[in-house]
Amino acid sequence: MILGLTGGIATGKSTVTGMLRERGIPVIDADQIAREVVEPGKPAYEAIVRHFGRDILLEDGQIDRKGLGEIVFSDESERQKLNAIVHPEVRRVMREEAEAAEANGADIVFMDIPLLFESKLQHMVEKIVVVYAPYDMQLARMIERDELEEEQAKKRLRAQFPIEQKKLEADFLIDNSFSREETERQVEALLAAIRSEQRS
Ligand SMILES: CC(C)(COP(=O)(O)OP(=O)(O)OC[C@H]1O[C@@H](n2cnc3c(N)ncnc32)[C@H](O)[C@@H]1O)[C@@H](O)C(=O)NCCC(=O)NCCS
Ligand SMILES: Nc1ncnc2c1ncn2[C@@H]1O[C@H](COP(=O)(O)OP(=O)(O)OP(=O)(O)O)[C@@H](O)[C@H]1O
Repeated sequence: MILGLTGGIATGKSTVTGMLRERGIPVIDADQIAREVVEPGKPAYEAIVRHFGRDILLEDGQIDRKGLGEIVFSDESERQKLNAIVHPEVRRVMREEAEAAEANGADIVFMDIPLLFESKLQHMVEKIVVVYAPYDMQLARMIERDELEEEQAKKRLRAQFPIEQKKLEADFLIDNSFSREETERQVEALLAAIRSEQRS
């Protein structure tokens, strides 16, 4: 079974995928793939430099992610341009990795896709798990982890569907607003529910 794992920025997807991996469940990470496909020499890298110019490169030729983030989280049309370059590559690699995991005998595969709903990728997965934390907690955790100003953090949140809306579209919900131990219990319960569905 292929499950999509999503949520908002800093609601706890990586925290949950860490717990899944500890239990031997393969997780395909869209953010990680989105980093790999824009490495120097890759087609998406060339396309980004053509569109955004060499000003968005660091001295070593890598993309300045902080600088590019400043541009695309302040300007929706620039964000759409970046998405149009990066997302098709991400989808292609995710499919390849899911096939490889299934060929290796995995019966449960998670795809961690932050923008699953925004990019209408529901068709890529059989069930959807939303990792939830309320807006104020999401904002506070993001500001702390990424050392952002409140306004920068809010801009990033405005680039996504509200977490309350995503919550309504979940097949399974993990409420990560309590302790990590409580989240771990929910991960165990989720895996038990998936295995029971697979048996029936
Ligand atoms: C804008 C970029 C350079 C900023 O890089 P940075 O290292 O600061 O952030 P990172 O990639 O770790 O993303 C952090 C989170 O931001 C959010 N986010 C990233 N890109 C987008 C986007 N295009 N729209 C809305 N939210 C986004 C996601 O929740 C993601 O988990 C980078 O996010 C990027 O290349 N984005 C376009 C590709 C993309 O959509 N990636 C996310 C899912 S595939
Ligand atoms: N239950 C929890 N209690 C306290 N802090 C937590 C909890 N879960 C996660 N955090 C912290 O909140 C921050 C966001 O969590 P995490 O990185 O897992 O979110 P994410 O959804 O993967 O973020 P992103 O979308 O940016 O990749 C991290 O600093 C993490 O350590």
